Amino acid sequence: MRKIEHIGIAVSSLASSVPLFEKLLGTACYKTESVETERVNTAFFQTGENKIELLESIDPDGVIARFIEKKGEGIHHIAFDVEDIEAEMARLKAEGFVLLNETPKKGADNKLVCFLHPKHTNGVLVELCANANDHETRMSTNGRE
Ligand SMILES: CC[C@@H](C(=O)O)C(=O)SCCNC(=O)CCNC(=O)[C@H](O)C(C)(C)COP(=O)(O)OP(=O)(O)OC[C@H]1O[C@@H](n2cnc3c(N)ncnc32)[C@H](O)[C@@H]1OP(=O)(O)O
Ligand SMILES: [Co+2]
Repeated sequence: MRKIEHIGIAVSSLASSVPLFEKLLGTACYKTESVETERVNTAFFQTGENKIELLESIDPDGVIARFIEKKGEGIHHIAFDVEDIEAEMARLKAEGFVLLNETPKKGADNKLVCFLHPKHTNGVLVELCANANDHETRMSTNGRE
């Protein structure tokens, strides 16, 4: 794992949290994106070499809505940047971690992502993320599909 790529923060409303984080971080939100498959709207901030990802649910039964219902707004996950996501998933699986998706799935900001179950990571939801273009290049170079 190369560095923390982003910290995901569950919020009830991007409309109120984006201006709050702009004030807090002293920088403008550089991107918003909906990820239908995860049932979320996201907003991104660059903080040095890492990012903050705000997550608002678009589904009352989605994972973010359920998280806020149980724990309230706050830090939802830590995402690590990895070079070869499939290799890292295989390594972590062999180490006994539980992958929440067996193949990389589409995330926000042109990433492929995989989550590890928080029950096996001291209660912290961990996301692996890799640049989707780099992954595609590696696949075509290695002849993997
Ligand atoms: C925008 C795309 C992408 C990106 O590009 O960055 C994202 O970040 S998407 C982010 C949203 N998507 C996900 O989080 C997908 C992975 N998460 C899951 O699959 C689920 O949230 C989960 C972790 C498997 C939990 O789901 P589920 O078991 O259905 O939820 P429960 O509400 O029943 O909780 C069970 C258990 O787990 C604890 N929990 C839930 N979420 C978290 C969390 N974020 N961090 C730590 N612990 C969490 C929850 O408190 C329950 O614990 P107990 O009550 O002790 O059983
Ligand atoms: Co994330």
